[in-house]
Amino acid sequence: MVAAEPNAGGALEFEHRPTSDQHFENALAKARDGTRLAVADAIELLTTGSDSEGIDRERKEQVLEAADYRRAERVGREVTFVANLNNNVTTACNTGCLFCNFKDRSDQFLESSDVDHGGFTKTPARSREVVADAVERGIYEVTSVSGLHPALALDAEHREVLEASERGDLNYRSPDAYETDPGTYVEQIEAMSVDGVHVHSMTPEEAEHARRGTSWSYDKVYRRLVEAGLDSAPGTAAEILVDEVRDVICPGKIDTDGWLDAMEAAASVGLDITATIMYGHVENAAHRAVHLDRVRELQDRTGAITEFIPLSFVHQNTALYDYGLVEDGPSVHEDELMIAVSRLFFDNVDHIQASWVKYGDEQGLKLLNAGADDFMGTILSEEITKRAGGNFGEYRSFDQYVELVESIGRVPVERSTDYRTRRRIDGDPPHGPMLGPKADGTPLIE
Ligand SMILES: C[S@@+](CC[C@H](N)C(=O)[O-])C[C@H]1O[C@@H](n2cnc3c(N)ncnc32)[C@H](O)[C@@H]1O
Ligand SMILES: Nc1c(NC[C@H](O)[C@H](O)[C@H](O)CO)[nH]c(=O)[nH]c1=O
Ligand SMILES: N[C@@H](Cc1ccc(O)cc1)C(=O)O
Ligand code: SF4
Repeated sequence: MVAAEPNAGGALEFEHRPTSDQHFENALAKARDGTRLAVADAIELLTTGSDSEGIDRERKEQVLEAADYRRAERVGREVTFVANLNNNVTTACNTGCLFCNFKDRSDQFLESSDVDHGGFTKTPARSREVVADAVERGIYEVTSVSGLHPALALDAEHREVLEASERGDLNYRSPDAYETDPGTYVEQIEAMSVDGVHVHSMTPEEAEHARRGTSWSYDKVYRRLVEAGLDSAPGTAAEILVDEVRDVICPGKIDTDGWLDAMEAAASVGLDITATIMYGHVENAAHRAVHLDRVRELQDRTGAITEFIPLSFVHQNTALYDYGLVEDGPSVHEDELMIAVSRLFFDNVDHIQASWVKYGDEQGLKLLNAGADDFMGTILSEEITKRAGGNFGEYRSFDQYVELVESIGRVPVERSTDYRTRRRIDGDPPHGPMLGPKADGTPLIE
Protein backbone atom coordinates (compact mmCIF):
# COMPACT_ATOMS: atom_id res chain seq x y z
CA MET A 1 0.00 0.00 0.00
CA VAL A 2 1.10 3.58 -0.58
CA ALA A 3 0.01 6.76 1.14
CA ALA A 4 -3.59 7.86 0.83
CA GLU A 5 -4.54 10.39 -1.83
CA PRO A 6 -2.97 13.56 -0.42
CA ASN A 7 -5.81 15.90 -1.26
CA ALA A 8 -8.78 13.57 -1.26
CA GLY A 9 -11.27 16.11 -0.10
CA GLY A 10 -8.87 17.32 2.60
CA ALA A 11 -10.51 19.75 4.97
CA LEU A 12 -13.30 20.49 2.49
CA GLU A 13 -16.70 18.96 3.02
CA PHE A 14 -18.00 17.72 -0.31
CA GLU A 15 -21.29 16.04 -1.09
CA HIS A 16 -19.60 13.64 -3.46
CA ARG A 17 -17.56 11.13 -1.50
CA PRO A 18 -15.16 8.62 -3.03
CA THR A 19 -17.15 5.54 -2.00
CA SER A 20 -19.45 3.19 -3.88
CA ASP A 21 -21.40 -0.02 -3.42
CA GLN A 22 -19.51 -1.67 -6.27
CA HIS A 23 -16.59 -4.04 -5.57
CA PHE A 24 -13.18 -3.48 -7.10
CA GLU A 25 -13.07 -7.03 -8.53
CA ASN A 26 -16.42 -6.58 -10.31
CA ALA A 27 -15.37 -3.22 -11.74
CA LEU A 28 -12.10 -4.75 -12.97
CA ALA A 29 -13.96 -7.66 -14.59
CA LYS A 30 -16.22 -5.22 -16.43
CA ALA A 31 -13.22 -3.17 -17.52
CA ARG A 32 -11.47 -6.27 -18.82
CA ASP A 33 -14.37 -7.53 -20.88
CA GLY A 34 -15.23 -4.10 -22.29
CA THR A 35 -18.62 -3.56 -20.65
CA ARG A 36 -19.51 0.14 -20.41
CA LEU A 37 -18.36 1.29 -16.99
CA ALA A 38 -20.57 3.18 -14.54
CA VAL A 39 -19.46 6.00 -12.22
CA ALA A 40 -19.24 3.50 -9.33
CA ASP A 41 -16.90 1.30 -11.39
CA ALA A 42 -14.66 4.27 -12.15
CA ILE A 43 -14.51 5.16 -8.43
CA GLU A 44 -13.42 1.60 -7.58
CA LEU A 45 -10.76 1.57 -10.29
CA LEU A 46 -9.42 5.05 -9.49
CA THR A 47 -9.12 4.20 -5.79
CA THR A 48 -8.12 0.52 -6.30
CA GLY A 49 -11.05 -0.27 -4.02
CA SER A 50 -12.95 2.33 -2.05
CA ASP A 51 -13.26 0.14 1.04
CA SER A 52 -9.60 0.54 2.00
CA GLU A 53 -7.34 3.54 2.40
CA GLY A 54 -4.59 4.30 -0.09
CA ILE A 55 -3.66 2.78 -3.42
CA ASP A 56 -2.99 -0.97 -3.61
CA ARG A 57 0.02 -1.51 -5.91
CA GLU A 58 -1.03 -4.92 -7.15
CA ARG A 59 -4.53 -3.78 -8.02
CA LYS A 60 -3.14 -0.67 -9.67
CA GLU A 61 -1.00 -2.82 -11.96
CA GLN A 62 -4.12 -4.83 -12.88
CA VAL A 63 -5.95 -1.64 -13.88
CA LEU A 64 -2.99 -0.37 -15.91
CA GLU A 65 -2.67 -3.73 -17.66
CA ALA A 66 -6.35 -3.77 -18.58
CA ALA A 67 -6.02 -0.25 -19.98
CA ASP A 68 -2.89 -1.13 -21.95
CA TYR A 69 -4.71 -4.11 -23.44
CA ARG A 70 -7.70 -1.93 -24.39
CA ARG A 71 -5.41 0.66 -25.99
CA ALA A 72 -3.72 -2.04 -28.11
CA GLU A 73 -7.07 -3.48 -29.14
CA ARG A 74 -8.53 -0.10 -30.03
CA VAL A 75 -5.71 1.86 -31.66
CA GLY A 76 -2.81 -0.58 -31.99
CA ARG A 77 0.89 0.19 -31.45
CA GLU A 78 1.11 3.67 -32.95
CA VAL A 79 2.03 6.65 -30.80
CA THR A 80 0.99 9.93 -32.40
CA PHE A 81 2.18 13.53 -32.08
CA VAL A 82 1.65 16.78 -33.93
CA ALA A 83 3.96 19.53 -35.20
CA ASN A 84 2.39 22.49 -33.45
CA LEU A 85 3.06 25.87 -31.92
CA ASN A 86 1.56 27.22 -28.73
CA ASN A 87 0.76 30.95 -29.05
CA ASN A 88 -0.83 32.50 -25.97
CA VAL A 89 -2.11 35.98 -26.85
CA THR A 90 -2.22 37.56 -23.40
CA THR A 91 -1.71 36.77 -19.73
CA ALA A 92 -4.08 39.57 -18.64
CA CYS A 93 -6.97 37.99 -16.74
CA ASN A 94 -9.10 38.94 -13.75
CA THR A 95 -11.00 35.67 -13.36
CA GLY A 96 -8.86 34.67 -10.41
CA CYS A 97 -8.81 30.86 -10.71
CA LEU A 98 -6.98 29.59 -7.64
CA PHE A 99 -5.02 26.93 -9.55
CA CYS A 100 -3.66 29.31 -12.19
CA ASN A 101 -0.44 31.31 -12.11
CA PHE A 102 -0.49 32.10 -15.82
CA LYS A 103 -2.60 35.21 -15.32
CA ASP A 104 -1.64 38.74 -14.35
CA ARG A 105 -4.22 41.24 -13.12
CA SER A 106 -5.22 43.42 -16.03
CA ASP A 107 -4.78 46.85 -14.38
CA GLN A 108 -1.04 46.19 -14.56
CA PHE A 109 -1.32 46.32 -18.36
CA LEU A 110 -2.80 49.82 -18.42
CA GLU A 111 -0.88 52.53 -20.22
CA SER A 112 -0.77 54.39 -16.90
CA SER A 113 0.75 51.48 -14.93
CA ASP A 114 4.44 51.05 -14.28
CA VAL A 115 4.21 47.67 -12.53
CA ASP A 116 6.66 45.08 -13.85
CA HIS A 117 4.54 41.92 -14.00
CA GLY A 118 6.41 39.70 -16.45
CA GLY A 119 3.27 39.05 -18.49
CA PHE A 120 2.50 39.99 -22.09
CA THR A 121 -0.13 40.90 -24.67
CA LYS A 122 0.31 40.39 -28.41
CA THR A 123 -1.38 42.46 -31.08
CA PRO A 124 -2.94 40.45 -33.94
CA ALA A 125 0.00 41.55 -36.11
CA ARG A 126 2.46 40.15 -33.57
CA SER A 127 0.53 36.85 -33.34
CA ARG A 128 0.69 36.59 -37.12
CA GLU A 129 4.47 37.06 -37.12
CA VAL A 130 4.95 34.41 -34.47
CA VAL A 131 2.74 31.90 -36.29
CA ALA A 132 4.19 32.74 -39.73
CA ASP A 133 7.73 32.07 -38.45
CA ALA A 134 6.68 28.69 -37.05
CA VAL A 135 4.74 27.75 -40.22
CA GLU A 136 7.87 28.57 -42.20
CA ARG A 137 9.70 26.05 -39.99
CA GLY A 138 7.10 23.36 -40.70
CA ILE A 139 4.42 23.41 -37.98
CA TYR A 140 0.83 23.04 -39.17
CA GLU A 141 -1.21 23.63 -36.02
CA VAL A 142 -1.35 26.57 -33.67
CA THR A 143 -2.91 26.12 -30.22
CA SER A 144 -3.91 29.43 -28.72
CA VAL A 145 -5.44 29.93 -25.29
CA SER A 146 -5.29 33.20 -23.38
CA GLY A 147 -6.26 35.22 -20.37
CA LEU A 148 -9.63 36.97 -20.53
CA HIS A 149 -8.25 40.43 -21.27
CA PRO A 150 -10.90 43.10 -20.55
CA ALA A 151 -10.34 44.74 -23.96
CA LEU A 152 -11.01 41.53 -25.90
CA ALA A 153 -14.36 41.42 -27.72
CA LEU A 154 -15.60 38.89 -30.26
CA ASP A 155 -15.63 41.37 -33.17
CA ALA A 156 -16.45 44.98 -34.01
CA GLU A 157 -20.18 44.42 -33.39
CA HIS A 158 -19.47 43.01 -29.93
CA ARG A 159 -17.13 45.89 -29.16
CA GLU A 160 -19.93 48.36 -29.98
CA VAL A 161 -22.26 46.59 -27.54
CA LEU A 162 -19.61 46.62 -24.83
CA GLU A 163 -18.68 50.27 -25.43
CA ALA A 164 -22.34 51.33 -25.28
CA SER A 165 -23.17 49.38 -22.16
CA GLU A 166 -23.86 51.23 -18.92
CA ARG A 167 -23.34 48.06 -16.92
CA GLY A 168 -20.29 48.09 -14.69
CA ASP A 169 -20.01 44.31 -14.34
CA LEU A 170 -18.87 43.26 -17.82
CA ASN A 171 -15.12 43.05 -17.29
CA TYR A 172 -14.71 45.36 -20.30
CA ARG A 173 -12.37 48.28 -20.85
CA SER A 174 -11.49 50.05 -24.10
CA PRO A 175 -8.26 48.97 -25.77
CA ASP A 176 -6.93 52.58 -25.79
CA ALA A 177 -6.47 52.36 -22.02
CA TYR A 178 -3.88 49.61 -22.43
CA GLU A 179 -0.27 49.66 -23.47
CA THR A 180 -0.92 46.94 -26.07
CA ASP A 181 -4.21 46.36 -27.92
CA PRO A 182 -5.05 42.64 -28.32
CA GLY A 183 -7.65 43.46 -30.99
CA THR A 184 -10.72 41.19 -31.18
CA TYR A 185 -10.94 37.40 -31.06
CA VAL A 186 -11.90 37.43 -34.74
CA GLU A 187 -8.85 39.55 -35.60
CA GLN A 188 -6.58 37.22 -33.63
CA ILE A 189 -7.97 34.09 -35.34
CA GLU A 190 -7.72 35.73 -38.76
CA ALA A 191 -4.17 36.79 -38.00
CA MET A 192 -3.13 33.30 -36.88
CA SER A 193 -4.67 31.64 -39.97
CA VAL A 194 -1.42 31.68 -41.92
CA ASP A 195 -1.17 29.56 -45.08
CA GLY A 196 -3.71 26.93 -44.09
CA VAL A 197 -2.36 26.34 -40.58
CA HIS A 198 -4.90 24.55 -38.36
CA VAL A 199 -6.12 27.01 -35.71
CA HIS A 200 -7.04 25.26 -32.42
CA SER A 201 -8.42 27.93 -30.11
CA MET A 202 -11.27 29.37 -28.03
CA THR A 203 -11.99 27.38 -24.88
CA PRO A 204 -15.56 27.50 -23.49
CA GLU A 205 -14.40 30.16 -21.04
CA GLU A 206 -13.06 32.30 -23.88
CA ALA A 207 -16.30 31.76 -25.83
CA GLU A 208 -18.19 33.05 -22.79
CA HIS A 209 -15.93 36.12 -22.63
CA ALA A 210 -16.63 36.61 -26.36
CA ARG A 211 -20.36 36.98 -25.73
CA ARG A 212 -20.45 38.81 -22.39
CA GLY A 213 -23.09 41.50 -22.13
CA THR A 214 -25.15 40.03 -25.00
CA SER A 215 -27.84 37.37 -25.35
CA TRP A 216 -25.87 35.64 -28.11
CA SER A 217 -25.75 31.86 -28.13
CA TYR A 218 -22.50 29.91 -28.07
CA ASP A 219 -23.47 28.70 -31.56
CA LYS A 220 -23.41 32.23 -32.86
CA VAL A 221 -20.01 32.88 -31.28
CA TYR A 222 -18.41 29.72 -32.65
CA ARG A 223 -20.00 30.24 -36.10
CA ARG A 224 -18.44 33.70 -36.27
CA LEU A 225 -15.06 32.27 -35.25
CA VAL A 226 -15.27 29.54 -37.89
CA GLU A 227 -15.83 32.27 -40.51
CA ALA A 228 -12.64 33.89 -39.22
CA GLY A 229 -10.65 30.65 -39.66
CA LEU A 230 -11.10 28.63 -36.48
CA ASP A 231 -10.67 24.88 -37.15
CA SER A 232 -11.16 23.21 -33.75
CA ALA A 233 -11.70 24.14 -30.11
CA PRO A 234 -9.70 23.04 -27.04
CA GLY A 235 -11.69 21.56 -24.19
CA THR A 236 -9.70 23.18 -21.44
CA ALA A 237 -11.45 25.25 -18.75
CA ALA A 238 -13.12 21.92 -17.90
CA GLU A 239 -11.04 21.52 -14.73
CA ILE A 240 -13.44 19.31 -12.76
CA LEU A 241 -16.98 19.28 -14.14
CA VAL A 242 -18.69 19.21 -10.76
CA ASP A 243 -19.90 22.56 -9.45
CA GLU A 244 -18.99 21.97 -5.79
CA VAL A 245 -15.35 21.71 -6.90
CA ARG A 246 -15.54 24.62 -9.36
CA ASP A 247 -16.95 26.77 -6.54
CA VAL A 248 -13.67 26.25 -4.66
CA ILE A 249 -11.02 26.35 -7.40
CA CYS A 250 -12.54 28.65 -10.04
CA PRO A 251 -15.59 30.48 -8.68
CA GLY A 252 -15.30 33.09 -11.45
CA LYS A 253 -15.64 30.55 -14.26
CA ILE A 254 -18.73 29.29 -16.09
CA ASP A 255 -20.36 26.31 -14.40
CA THR A 256 -20.46 22.69 -15.55
CA ASP A 257 -23.57 23.13 -17.69
CA GLY A 258 -22.11 26.25 -19.30
CA TRP A 259 -18.96 24.33 -20.27
CA LEU A 260 -20.98 21.46 -21.71
CA ASP A 261 -23.28 23.85 -23.63
CA ALA A 262 -20.34 25.70 -25.16
CA MET A 263 -18.64 22.49 -26.27
CA GLU A 264 -21.87 21.15 -27.71
CA ALA A 265 -22.30 24.39 -29.65
CA ALA A 266 -18.76 24.19 -31.01
CA ALA A 267 -19.49 20.64 -32.18
CA SER A 268 -22.83 21.69 -33.66
CA VAL A 269 -21.16 24.20 -35.98
CA GLY A 270 -18.85 21.46 -37.22
CA LEU A 271 -15.75 21.96 -35.08
CA ASP A 272 -13.74 19.09 -33.69
CA ILE A 273 -13.19 19.49 -29.97
CA THR A 274 -10.94 18.00 -27.31
CA ALA A 275 -11.77 17.42 -23.65
CA THR A 276 -9.58 17.69 -20.57
CA ILE A 277 -9.67 17.09 -16.83
CA MET A 278 -7.39 19.00 -14.46
CA TYR A 279 -7.05 16.73 -11.45
CA GLY A 280 -5.05 16.22 -8.28
CA HIS A 281 -6.01 19.30 -6.26
CA VAL A 282 -9.00 19.49 -3.89
CA GLU A 283 -11.23 17.00 -5.70
CA ASN A 284 -11.67 13.32 -4.86
CA ALA A 285 -12.09 10.18 -6.98
CA ALA A 286 -15.89 10.56 -7.08
CA HIS A 287 -15.48 13.96 -8.74
CA ARG A 288 -13.07 12.50 -11.28
CA ALA A 289 -15.50 9.67 -12.05
CA VAL A 290 -18.49 12.01 -12.48
CA HIS A 291 -16.36 14.23 -14.73
CA LEU A 292 -15.53 11.26 -16.98
CA ASP A 293 -19.22 10.39 -17.15
CA ARG A 294 -20.22 13.93 -18.16
CA VAL A 295 -17.62 14.00 -20.92
CA ARG A 296 -18.66 10.54 -22.14
CA GLU A 297 -22.28 11.72 -22.37
CA LEU A 298 -21.15 14.81 -24.29
CA GLN A 299 -19.38 12.51 -26.73
CA ASP A 300 -22.49 10.30 -27.04
CA ARG A 301 -24.34 13.45 -28.09
CA THR A 302 -21.71 14.97 -30.40
CA GLY A 303 -19.11 12.43 -31.55
CA ALA A 304 -16.81 15.45 -31.95
CA ILE A 305 -14.17 14.77 -29.26
CA THR A 306 -10.92 13.72 -30.94
CA GLU A 307 -8.92 13.12 -27.75
CA PHE A 308 -9.11 13.24 -23.99
CA ILE A 309 -6.27 14.97 -22.14
CA PRO A 310 -5.70 14.49 -18.42
CA LEU A 311 -3.86 17.54 -17.06
CA SER A 312 -1.97 16.78 -13.86
CA PHE A 313 -2.26 19.74 -11.48
CA VAL A 314 1.00 21.69 -11.07
CA HIS A 315 0.78 23.07 -7.53
CA GLN A 316 3.99 24.94 -6.72
CA ASN A 317 3.16 28.58 -7.54
CA THR A 318 -0.60 28.54 -7.02
CA ALA A 319 -3.01 30.16 -4.58
CA LEU A 320 -4.46 26.71 -3.76
CA TYR A 321 -1.04 25.79 -2.39
CA ASP A 322 -0.35 29.16 -0.73
CA TYR A 323 -3.69 29.04 1.08
CA GLY A 324 -3.06 25.49 2.28
CA LEU A 325 -5.96 24.03 0.32
CA VAL A 326 -3.56 21.51 -1.22
CA GLU A 327 -0.22 20.18 -0.01
CA ASP A 328 0.88 18.72 -3.29
CA GLY A 329 -0.18 17.72 -6.79
CA PRO A 330 -1.31 14.20 -7.65
CA SER A 331 0.97 11.25 -6.89
CA VAL A 332 2.52 9.17 -9.68
CA HIS A 333 -0.01 6.44 -8.85
CA GLU A 334 -2.92 8.83 -9.27
CA ASP A 335 -1.49 10.00 -12.60
CA GLU A 336 -1.24 6.42 -13.84
CA LEU A 337 -4.74 5.53 -12.71
CA MET A 338 -6.20 8.71 -14.22
CA ILE A 339 -4.83 7.79 -17.66
CA ALA A 340 -5.76 4.12 -17.37
CA VAL A 341 -9.30 4.70 -16.15
CA SER A 342 -9.83 7.34 -18.87
CA ARG A 343 -8.93 4.71 -21.48
CA LEU A 344 -11.21 2.13 -19.87
CA PHE A 345 -14.13 4.50 -19.32
CA PHE A 346 -14.21 6.08 -22.79
CA ASP A 347 -15.67 3.52 -25.17
CA ASN A 348 -16.44 6.45 -27.49
CA VAL A 349 -13.21 8.52 -27.58
CA ASP A 350 -10.33 6.93 -29.51
CA HIS A 351 -7.32 8.82 -28.21
CA ILE A 352 -5.96 9.47 -24.73
CA GLN A 353 -3.06 11.90 -24.46
CA ALA A 354 0.00 11.64 -22.22
CA SER A 355 0.92 15.33 -21.93
CA TRP A 356 4.74 15.49 -21.69
CA VAL A 357 4.62 19.11 -20.54
CA LYS A 358 2.83 17.84 -17.43
CA TYR A 359 4.43 14.42 -16.86
CA GLY A 360 7.89 14.66 -18.41
CA ASP A 361 9.47 12.00 -20.65
CA GLU A 362 10.04 9.19 -18.23
CA GLN A 363 6.56 9.14 -16.79
CA GLY A 364 5.02 10.05 -20.15
CA LEU A 365 6.47 6.86 -21.64
CA LYS A 366 5.11 4.82 -18.77
CA LEU A 367 1.67 6.29 -19.40
CA LEU A 368 1.88 5.19 -23.04
CA ASN A 369 1.92 1.67 -21.57
CA ALA A 370 -1.02 2.42 -19.30
CA GLY A 371 -3.71 3.40 -21.81
CA ALA A 372 -2.41 6.54 -23.58
CA ASP A 373 -1.60 6.55 -27.31
CA ASP A 374 -0.94 10.24 -28.08
CA PHE A 375 2.15 12.18 -26.96
CA MET A 376 0.97 15.78 -27.59
CA GLY A 377 2.99 18.08 -29.86
CA THR A 378 6.18 20.06 -30.31
CA ILE A 379 4.53 23.27 -28.90
CA LEU A 380 7.80 25.30 -29.20
CA SER A 381 6.73 27.64 -26.41
CA GLU A 382 4.87 27.18 -23.13
CA GLU A 383 3.85 29.56 -20.36
CA ILE A 384 1.00 28.06 -18.34
CA THR A 385 2.78 25.08 -16.83
CA LYS A 386 6.10 26.92 -16.51
CA ARG A 387 4.53 29.77 -14.57
CA ALA A 388 2.78 27.28 -12.27
CA GLY A 389 6.15 25.73 -11.40
CA GLY A 390 6.41 22.84 -13.88
CA ASN A 391 9.83 22.11 -15.33
CA PHE A 392 9.55 19.65 -18.20
CA GLY A 393 10.49 22.16 -20.85
CA GLU A 394 8.83 24.01 -23.69
CA TYR A 395 9.50 22.09 -26.87
CA ARG A 396 10.20 18.72 -28.39
CA SER A 397 11.94 17.76 -31.64
CA PHE A 398 10.74 14.98 -33.93
CA ASP A 399 14.08 13.19 -33.38
CA GLN A 400 13.43 13.17 -29.65
CA TYR A 401 9.92 11.88 -30.25
CA VAL A 402 11.13 9.06 -32.50
CA GLU A 403 13.81 8.02 -30.03
CA LEU A 404 11.43 8.02 -27.07
CA VAL A 405 8.61 6.16 -28.83
CA GLU A 406 10.93 3.54 -30.32
CA SER A 407 12.60 3.03 -26.93
CA ILE A 408 9.36 1.42 -25.72
CA GLY A 409 8.92 -0.65 -28.86
CA ARG A 410 6.10 1.39 -30.34
CA VAL A 411 5.61 3.06 -33.73
CA PRO A 412 6.12 6.85 -34.02
CA VAL A 413 3.44 8.51 -36.14
CA GLU A 414 3.08 12.14 -37.10
CA ARG A 415 -0.60 13.15 -37.12
CA SER A 416 -2.74 16.11 -38.07
CA THR A 417 -4.68 17.77 -35.23
CA ASP A 418 -7.85 15.92 -36.24
CA TYR A 419 -6.00 12.57 -36.56
CA ARG A 420 -7.39 12.17 -40.09
CA THR A 421 -3.94 12.35 -41.68
CA ARG A 422 -1.07 10.25 -40.37
CA ARG A 423 2.46 9.41 -41.38
CA ARG A 424 4.57 6.62 -39.91
CA ILE A 425 8.08 7.85 -39.28
CA ASP A 426 10.88 5.49 -40.17
CA GLY A 427 14.37 5.71 -41.59
CA ASP A 428 17.39 7.50 -40.28
CA PRO A 429 17.37 10.86 -38.51
CA PRO A 430 17.13 13.78 -38.79
CA HIS A 431 13.35 13.67 -38.71
CA GLY A 432 11.03 16.58 -39.28
CA PRO A 433 7.35 17.17 -40.00
CA MET A 434 5.95 16.35 -43.46
CA LEU A 435 2.21 16.90 -43.20
CA GLY A 436 1.79 20.68 -43.33
CA PRO A 437 1.82 22.88 -46.43
CA LYS A 438 5.36 24.04 -45.72
CA ALA A 439 6.56 20.97 -43.84
CA ASP A 440 9.27 19.31 -45.90
CA GLY A 441 10.91 17.06 -43.32
CA THR A 442 13.42 19.66 -42.13
CA PRO A 443 13.76 19.33 -38.34
CA LEU A 444 11.87 22.04 -36.42
CA ILE A 445 14.56 22.12 -33.78
CA GLU A 446 18.17 21.32 -34.55
C1 LIG B 1 -4.63 28.98 -18.25
S1 LIG B 1 -6.17 28.62 -19.04
C2 LIG B 1 -6.13 29.64 -20.49
C3 LIG B 1 -7.45 29.71 -21.24
C4 LIG B 1 -8.61 30.42 -20.60
N1 LIG B 1 -8.23 31.51 -19.78
C5 LIG B 1 -9.43 29.42 -19.83
O1 LIG B 1 -9.38 29.40 -18.62
O2 LIG B 1 -10.12 28.66 -20.49
C6 LIG B 1 -5.99 27.00 -19.76
C7 LIG B 1 -5.96 25.81 -18.85
O3 LIG B 1 -4.69 25.62 -18.27
C8 LIG B 1 -4.84 24.67 -17.24
N2 LIG B 1 -4.03 25.07 -16.10
C9 LIG B 1 -3.90 26.29 -15.56
N3 LIG B 1 -3.13 26.27 -14.47
C10 LIG B 1 -2.75 24.98 -14.30
C11 LIG B 1 -1.96 24.30 -13.31
N4 LIG B 1 -1.44 24.96 -12.27
N5 LIG B 1 -1.78 22.98 -13.43
C12 LIG B 1 -2.33 22.31 -14.47
N6 LIG B 1 -3.10 22.90 -15.43
C13 LIG B 1 -3.31 24.21 -15.33
C14 LIG B 1 -6.31 24.67 -16.84
O4 LIG B 1 -6.92 23.43 -17.13
C15 LIG B 1 -6.90 25.79 -17.68
O5 LIG B 1 -8.24 25.57 -18.05
N1 LIG C 1 -1.27 21.45 -27.27
C1 LIG C 1 -1.23 20.92 -26.01
C2 LIG C 1 -0.78 21.64 -24.91
N2 LIG C 1 -0.32 22.89 -25.11
C3 LIG C 1 0.19 23.66 -24.00
C4 LIG C 1 -0.94 24.28 -23.33
O1 LIG C 1 -1.36 25.36 -24.12
C5 LIG C 1 -0.68 24.70 -21.93
O2 LIG C 1 0.38 25.61 -21.92
C6 LIG C 1 -0.42 23.67 -20.88
O3 LIG C 1 -0.80 22.36 -21.20
C7 LIG C 1 -1.10 24.15 -19.62
O4 LIG C 1 -2.17 23.48 -19.18
N3 LIG C 1 -0.77 21.10 -23.68
C8 LIG C 1 -1.20 19.85 -23.47
O5 LIG C 1 -1.19 19.37 -22.33
N4 LIG C 1 -1.63 19.13 -24.52
C9 LIG C 1 -1.68 19.63 -25.79
O6 LIG C 1 -2.12 18.93 -26.72
N1 LIG D 1 -4.07 21.31 -26.83
C1 LIG D 1 -4.85 20.54 -25.95
C2 LIG D 1 -4.57 20.69 -24.54
C3 LIG D 1 -4.41 21.97 -23.92
C4 LIG D 1 -4.61 23.20 -24.53
C5 LIG D 1 -4.48 24.33 -23.82
C6 LIG D 1 -4.15 24.27 -22.50
O1 LIG D 1 -4.01 25.40 -21.76
C7 LIG D 1 -3.95 23.06 -21.89
C8 LIG D 1 -4.09 21.92 -22.61
C9 LIG D 1 -6.33 20.70 -26.26
O2 LIG D 1 -6.68 20.48 -27.33
O3 LIG D 1 -7.16 20.98 -25.47
S1 SF4 E 1 -7.42 29.52 -15.89
FE1 SF4 E 1 -7.92 30.93 -17.54
S2 SF4 E 1 -9.67 32.11 -16.71
FE2 SF4 E 1 -8.70 31.14 -14.97
S3 SF4 E 1 -7.29 32.70 -14.18
FE3 SF4 E 1 -6.11 31.33 -15.56
S4 SF4 E 1 -6.17 32.37 -17.51
FE4 SF4 E 1 -7.79 33.30 -16.26
